[in-house]
Amino acid sequence: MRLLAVGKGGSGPERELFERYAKRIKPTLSLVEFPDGVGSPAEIKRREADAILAALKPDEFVIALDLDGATPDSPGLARLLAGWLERSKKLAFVIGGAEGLDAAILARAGAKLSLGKLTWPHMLVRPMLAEQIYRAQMILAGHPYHRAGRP
Ligand SMILES: C[S@@+](CC[C@H](N)C(=O)[O-])C[C@H]1O[C@@H](n2cnc3c(N)ncnc32)[C@H](O)[C@@H]1O
Repeated sequence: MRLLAVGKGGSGPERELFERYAKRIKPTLSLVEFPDGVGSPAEIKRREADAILAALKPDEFVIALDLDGATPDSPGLARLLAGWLERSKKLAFVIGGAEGLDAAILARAGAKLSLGKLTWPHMLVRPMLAEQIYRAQMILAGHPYHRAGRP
């Protein structure tokens, strides 16, 4: 499983948190970073998209993180994950930069996933996504990491 993400993360707390969850995911969620694009907002998105599309493998099933995507709850994401893995063992999640994802990425994606209606900084989306993938795997495994009980 790969995460293709715009932005160079350095070694800050977001990276530390991302790695904490990424290494729990089986197989590990590996990170590929792309530099922020330059130019007008449209040029930025197109340049970032060109780099990401060139790095995607033809047999990868692409899940674009996008505000307009599906908004499952965590058990719903677990079901989606199982379905995506039936399509391809190679999943590639994509997170855009400050301008969001270009239409070319959304067209390449087999699925669009939203983490809710709020816009999050792209560096925070990385650990949030990694934790939810890990949680989804725990749900599919029947592990008590996810406590479904509510009042
Ligand atoms: C700062 S946001 C970009 C905002 C941009 N104006 C847009 O509308 O897409 C950077 C990236 O983080 C991800 N992101 C931010 N909030 C998200 C959310 N609620 N759900 C899914 N992805 C999100 C997306 O991949 C987005 O391209």
